[in-house]
Amino acid sequence: MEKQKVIISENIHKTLESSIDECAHDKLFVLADENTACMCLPLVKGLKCLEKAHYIIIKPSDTNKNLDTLAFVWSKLGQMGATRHSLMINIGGGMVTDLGGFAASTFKRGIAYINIPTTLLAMTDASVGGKTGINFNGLKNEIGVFNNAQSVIIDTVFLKTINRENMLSGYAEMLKHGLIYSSRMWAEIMNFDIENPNLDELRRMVAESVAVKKRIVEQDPHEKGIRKALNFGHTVGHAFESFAMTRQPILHGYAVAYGMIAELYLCVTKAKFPTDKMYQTVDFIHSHYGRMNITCDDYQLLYEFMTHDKKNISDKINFTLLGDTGDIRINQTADKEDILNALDFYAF
Ligand SMILES: O=C(O)C(=O)C[C@@H](O)[C@H](O)[C@H](O)COP(=O)(O)O
Repeated sequence: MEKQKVIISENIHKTLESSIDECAHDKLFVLADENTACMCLPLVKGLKCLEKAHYIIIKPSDTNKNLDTLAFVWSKLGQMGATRHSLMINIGGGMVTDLGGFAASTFKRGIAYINIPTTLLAMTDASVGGKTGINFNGLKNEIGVFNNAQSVIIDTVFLKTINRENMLSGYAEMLKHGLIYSSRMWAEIMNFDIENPNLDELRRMVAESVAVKKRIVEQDPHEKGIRKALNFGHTVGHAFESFAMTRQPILHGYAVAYGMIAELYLCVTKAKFPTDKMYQTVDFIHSHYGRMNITCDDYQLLYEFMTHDKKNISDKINFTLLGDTGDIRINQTADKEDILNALDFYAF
């Protein structure tokens, strides 16, 4: 895959105009969900380059990141005359950039697309790195392809449109980047007041977080090795998220935050991660994200979800663990007993 162009923009109008200009196309499509259509599209309204755009609006939330919504987008593209030379702009959170990226990557075997992430999660994680896809059979991102957006335009002006929960959801992925990158970055993230954020400061931290992700993706775009570091917290996190979808869905970043609690326990017990840093991180997560209650009766289903993790090889459940902040250990396996102990640590 080619290197991805990620632009940290201070003028969304100008950046979008030039990004569209750089990408020759016949027809232009804009994909948004119902929330972004009313909260974010007004911020790009009136742009000359969007005058002739065709809009496709889908239902919001990860529960709609599914085959039905994907089929709806493919149908709309077909009905509105998209060709292989068309361009799609995905404007929204991770659900829109994941599903939109997949729709574009597969329609007529692939049309170009640009991501404009509007949530903190999409800015720091989902929109960057070319992972596209949908949930299937109750499993997270079960179907998808790696295919980079032509460009990703990150403008923190959109953060004014999101609520506390979505801000925290994205911040969990930034905390993950801190944990896998360095003690300094981890400490900065732990000490920043994300509940009353200074937006200039946050903008700088977003750029740093994106740089951490981008560097790793460029080394290993198809997740054969070091990219698995970006999946820290996700073996258990995705199991929590799939589990929650059967009851009361939770935001992706909350699931990752809870997953990091269980996986930090494995880091301590299997990779000698410092216990004090684990407890500091766990306290941070509890104080901002609360808890998702699970009991021992739920462990078997959670374990079954983990058996579907995309990092697994043969029958072993694969984790990315840390020996310390920034000390990444990929392809670590844990047996069922270790995993149940980690769930116990999370639950009590
Ligand atoms: O970009 C990656 O690689 C990641 O693993 C980043 C994750 O934070 C992200 O949630 C990703 O979409 C999860 O991918 P999956 O392959 O575990 O479904």
